Amino acid sequence: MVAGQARGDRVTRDSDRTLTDRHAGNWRGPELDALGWTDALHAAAQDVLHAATPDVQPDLLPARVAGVGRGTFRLWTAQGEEGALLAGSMRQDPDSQPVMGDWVVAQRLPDSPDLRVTAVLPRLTTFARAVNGGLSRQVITANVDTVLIVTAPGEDFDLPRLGRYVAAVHASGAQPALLLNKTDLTRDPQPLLAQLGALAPGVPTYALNARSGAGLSDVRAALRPGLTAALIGSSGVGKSTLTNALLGRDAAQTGEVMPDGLGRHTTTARTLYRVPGGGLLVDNPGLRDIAVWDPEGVATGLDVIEEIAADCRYRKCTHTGEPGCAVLRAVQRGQISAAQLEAYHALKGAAVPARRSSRPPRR
Ligand SMILES: Nc1nc2c(ncn2[C@@H]2O[C@H](COP(=O)(O)OP(=O)(O)OP(=O)(O)O)[C@@H](O)[C@H]2O)c(=O)[nH]1
Ligand SMILES: [Zn+2]
Repeated sequence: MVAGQARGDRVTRDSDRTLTDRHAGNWRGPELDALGWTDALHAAAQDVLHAATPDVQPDLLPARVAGVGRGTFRLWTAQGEEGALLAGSMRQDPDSQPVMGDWVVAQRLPDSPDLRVTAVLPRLTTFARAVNGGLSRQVITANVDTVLIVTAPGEDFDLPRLGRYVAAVHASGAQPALLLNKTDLTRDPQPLLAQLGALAPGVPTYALNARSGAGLSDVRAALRPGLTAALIGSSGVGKSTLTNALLGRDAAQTGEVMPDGLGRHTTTARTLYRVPGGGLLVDNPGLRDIAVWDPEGVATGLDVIEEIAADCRYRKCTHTGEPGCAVLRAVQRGQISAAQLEAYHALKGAAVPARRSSRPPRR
């Protein structure tokens, strides 16, 4: 997965031409776009569709995983929310099973109230955690576009830790944003905001009082229609308060109870929400707790950069502009992304030298 990869353009009618009119309607439209459907997903879904036998094709539809239980799923389709189980072919391989945020192809069966998930579409971004004592990774959320890293004045304001969050988010392929909450607890939030801005140039920063709602409209504007956001940060920084403010309700109390009559999935908690005014918000406990994140994804990216760096002209190359830098050349060639390099610099503790001053140091 290429870090920082842009999502595909919104679905266009042109890309539907190979579908027969009979069921093309299932595969495009504003409702799917609002759930995060893209051209890239659409193309991948077409491959699945065309690999299916013609009698099955009309019963297939794209859906997004909005809740995961034990072998049960809650899916969002263009028609609304439905329960689902895995198709038999998918049950054997635990590694190929859908996670929160995944886009899947599902089949509607005439004799069942539940859809059957038949394929998971390629993930644009992934967040994983280490399991088995760090021996393997478990993907917990897919297709998050933006991660709001929440902090607050005081003890929680720890720049090196926040820098690691930024690096981890970049490594996942998502875009980070830094959010200073509880601005009411400091007389002047500006110096803190300036520090956040300097920590990660190019990463947007927001000032917020989630309790009063001051600054909320700026955060809201960052959640664009069709884009999926997630909140991370320490316990107590105000993630729940912000979530409730964004959703305009108490999500924890109203979001997770499935109405009766939808099969056996009453215990499948939904943790993907549509934000009024546009955008989606993932809120699952595993994702919230950055401490469980697997740093391996970042480490893997670092290894690649370190390998490439062996070809730099200077042995002590910092990969920030030296002539003959193999790493910067690799970025130019698209071998690694600028975001990966940024994550590398952040993890190495080197401030990313975005704009080096040519002025001599003052004394
Ligand atoms: N003064 C002040 N308090 C806030 C603000 N936002 C949230 N709080 C309070 O901070 C406390 C913790 O907020 P939560 O929203 O539960 O924090 P959280 O990040 O969801 O915590 P976990 O659920 O443990 O991860 C609550 O008492 C909130 O009312 C704010 O902007 N200013
Ligand atoms: Zn170099």
